[in-house]
Amino acid sequence: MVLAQLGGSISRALAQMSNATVIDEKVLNDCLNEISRALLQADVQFKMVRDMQTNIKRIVNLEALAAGTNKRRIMQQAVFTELCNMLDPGKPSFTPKKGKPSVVMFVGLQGSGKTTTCTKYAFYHQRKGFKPALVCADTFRAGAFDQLKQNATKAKIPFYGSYMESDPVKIAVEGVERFKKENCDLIIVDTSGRHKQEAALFEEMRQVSEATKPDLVIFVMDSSIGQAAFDQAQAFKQSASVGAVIITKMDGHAKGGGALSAVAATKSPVIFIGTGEHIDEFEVFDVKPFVSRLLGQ
Ligand SMILES: Nc1nc2c(ncn2[C@@H]2O[C@H](COP(=O)(O)OP(=O)(O)OP(=O)(O)O)[C@@H](O)[C@H]2O)c(=O)[nH]1
Repeated sequence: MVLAQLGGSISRALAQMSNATVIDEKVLNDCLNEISRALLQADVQFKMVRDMQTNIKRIVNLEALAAGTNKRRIMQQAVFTELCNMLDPGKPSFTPKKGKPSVVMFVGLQGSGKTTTCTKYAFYHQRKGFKPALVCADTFRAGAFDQLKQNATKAKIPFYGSYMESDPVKIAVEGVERFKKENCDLIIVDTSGRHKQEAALFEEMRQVSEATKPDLVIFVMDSSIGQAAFDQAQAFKQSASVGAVIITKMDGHAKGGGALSAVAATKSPVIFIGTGEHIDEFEVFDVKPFVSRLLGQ
């Protein structure tokens, strides 16, 4: 699994510390340095790693601990808490309610897995009893509508798009209006991607968002983008009010630390992860169980 290597390195650093006969400041620092190195290697942003180091030091603060307290446990707990804090922005994202129409807009770079993820998200909610619908407002990539249509048909989810219309705002508005009339309670708008962050993309996103007034904007990010994650996520956050993140391709070889950075950059929680190309390869993301698994606890 992605991040498994990171988890392994952190666990090893903690185990090494436990093997030491006396846990003094040096042993603790060695352990912290080892953990920091592992995080940096996993593409977590430098500043986040430095902040984490400072926080753990404060929590563990050797001098302040009464004699006899289990330093190993305190250290373990501090690492766990800090990793959870990194992944938890402290506020939950908007969650759609059955029977009440919600509009959710997906944004992200080309190839991040946006279109695939829209269908996965729709399918997940359909199985929970929602009545979802998909709108293809991606007029940039030839074949985007066909892809969405194919995915939606397979999952028996209503869809809207056009081969002729080139204005994404017009399609988005028409699609949302139509599905509201049809009493769909989860209207998902797929927007265009671009190869890189560029002004045209952000302007288009802003216009689609202004016209459809989404209840939630989800930023879709490929887990393999590494250190670029923080800046990319921040750029999207600044142009569209991103409220949640979905990390895709967690089944691949990516180091995955970008996920941690994306949360920090958008101050929004990761709500799902994509774990394969199939429609049901999609998992709800829960911080604590994830970090526990990561640390092999
Ligand atoms: N292994 C794996 N592949 C994925 C996952 N999510 C998406 N993909 C694949 O990634 C590729 C790109 O996905 P798309 O959904 O076409 O990407 P997109 O971001 O919509 O691209 P644009 O519409 O051009 O912006 C496809 O081959 C998907 O099957 C995932 O979680 N795991």
